[in-house]
Amino acid sequence: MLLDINELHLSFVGGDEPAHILKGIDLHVAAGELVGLVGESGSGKSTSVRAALRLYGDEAEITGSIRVDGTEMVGADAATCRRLRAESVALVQQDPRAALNPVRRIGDSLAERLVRVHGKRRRDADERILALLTEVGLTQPERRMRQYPHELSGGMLQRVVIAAALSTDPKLVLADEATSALDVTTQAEIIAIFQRQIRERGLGMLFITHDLHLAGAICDRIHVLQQGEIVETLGRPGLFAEARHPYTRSLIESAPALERRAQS
Ligand SMILES: Nc1ncnc2c1ncn2[C@@H]1O[C@H](COP(=O)(O)OP(=O)(O)OP(=O)(O)O)[C@@H](O)[C@H]1O
Repeated sequence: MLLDINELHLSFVGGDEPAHILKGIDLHVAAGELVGLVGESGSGKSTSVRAALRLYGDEAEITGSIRVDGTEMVGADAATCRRLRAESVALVQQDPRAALNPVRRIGDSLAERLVRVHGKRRRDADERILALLTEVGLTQPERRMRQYPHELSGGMLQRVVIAAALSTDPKLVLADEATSALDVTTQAEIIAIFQRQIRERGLGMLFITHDLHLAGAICDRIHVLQQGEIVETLGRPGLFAEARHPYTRSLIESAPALERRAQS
């Protein structure tokens, strides 16, 4: 199992009163699986992902178990968490500009991690990045490597970030609203890239989104998160037909009218 979360509780303890945000989450992603985590804004989706990678310090109290590629993260030392983040997992978030250094050329930013963390020679790192920029559908990849982030559109930059995420051959990708800011065509292309990696390399993916219908179209299984609790898990076949929880039903019915008309 690539991601194995059991009975995860998380409270933020920085304020006057502790804020109990995650209330006993169970979540599993195996190799070759595309698993959705769906909920409204504030339900705790990003907190779950950040907790899984142990990106919180003293501000959060965590209990339960989070195993990433077989290694327990709760209680692990900083070096173990860093190693797992570098070797096994990639996180792709919504805003690609936040993930890239604005004053460095794209090629330099992407090569740096391969050279520094993964010990690749610069020439090999450049070759790998060039191949990946082509694979994620960027035209003129050599030129892109020489450009700065502000010279590319949001959709192009998200492709760059995905190339960066795949460059280290992660086993698990945590995609946190990774396609939410993109137009529908770019979103479909990027999802197709993820699906190919899942099929061909056995990548496991947790796909976090507020869009239940998008998750329903692509995921093998969907966990529905409401106020820090997984209230329902939907699996194929019959995905939405099996939804029983009122919160899930309200998410299904809250699809824009146009979208529902197109489906009927
Ligand atoms: N560092 C923090 N300290 C205190 N509370 C926090 C912290 N980070 C998040 N929260 C709270 O945790 C709750 C869940 O937030 P989270 O960002 O995980 O939601 P989300 O489902 O990802 O929503 P969105 O899609 O809007 O990002 C919110 O009430 C938020 O205010």
